[in-house]
Amino acid sequence: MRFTKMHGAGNDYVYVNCFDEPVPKDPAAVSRLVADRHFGIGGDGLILICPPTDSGNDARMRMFNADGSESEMCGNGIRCVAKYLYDHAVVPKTDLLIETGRGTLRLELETSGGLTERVRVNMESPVLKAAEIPTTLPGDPPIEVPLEVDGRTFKITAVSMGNPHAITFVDSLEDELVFGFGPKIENHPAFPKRVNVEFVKVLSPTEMRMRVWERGSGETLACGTGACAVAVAGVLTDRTERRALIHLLGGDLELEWSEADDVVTMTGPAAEVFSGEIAIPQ
Ligand SMILES: N[C@@H](CCC[C@H](N)C(=O)O)C(=O)O
Repeated sequence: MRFTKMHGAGNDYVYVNCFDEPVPKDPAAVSRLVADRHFGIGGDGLILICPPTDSGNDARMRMFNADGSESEMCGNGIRCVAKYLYDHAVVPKTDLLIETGRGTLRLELETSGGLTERVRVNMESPVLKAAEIPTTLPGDPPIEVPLEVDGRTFKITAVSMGNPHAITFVDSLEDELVFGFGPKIENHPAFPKRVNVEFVKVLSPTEMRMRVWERGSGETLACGTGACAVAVAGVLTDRTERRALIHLLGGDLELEWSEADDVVTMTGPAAEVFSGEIAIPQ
């Protein structure tokens, strides 16, 4: 299987161009294999770049976490898919429509010398109804709901960007929080489809720092949908303004939640690292 390794703010996936390559028979197993940082290629999971199902769109993205679970959406991944399509002349356009598990999203590319540098994504409106996130926490949306985990209480704001996120604002972003409580919140019964967990420190009304424990992949250096959910949670909890810069371990993302049309816009980098071939057991 031919592949290309790419990352968005350090959130790294193995990408397969299914315009040319056959779709793997068991993508979940392939994701587990390629994501392994010792016995595989190394990455946070697998992303398939497929032809669109509707000829009016440009491509379709499917994403799999490192544990093989398929997610509806990947914010850093979709920027890399756009870069791949443009830089490799699969779809040589700077305005793209890409199908995802949460519908078709519009992307605008900033290019220089034939290569994509940054991508702006219309991430659509946040989903704020508890049943649709989904979570059993009270409120539509659940805002700062106390959740007790192993004797410690976290105030959780829940938001979906097509995939579920649990955001908690904290004073410092220690390893103990991310590794000690991330997996427990991810698998808490309040989240029937598990959840991505964001620990966030507010630096100013327009700037935050976050670490993320991702559903199915563990700690990653960045999460695009997570950063969108954090920007929304900052506004819902009156901590931040509608435009915010979010610092993640692997880089920065610019977010805006528009009051006019309720749409969240995410702008950030996308990078190609290397390409290769790997034997996939049949
Ligand atoms: N890193 C991604 C999100 C990937 C999927 C997530 N782990 C889930 O299961 O929902 C991003 O950049 O959004």
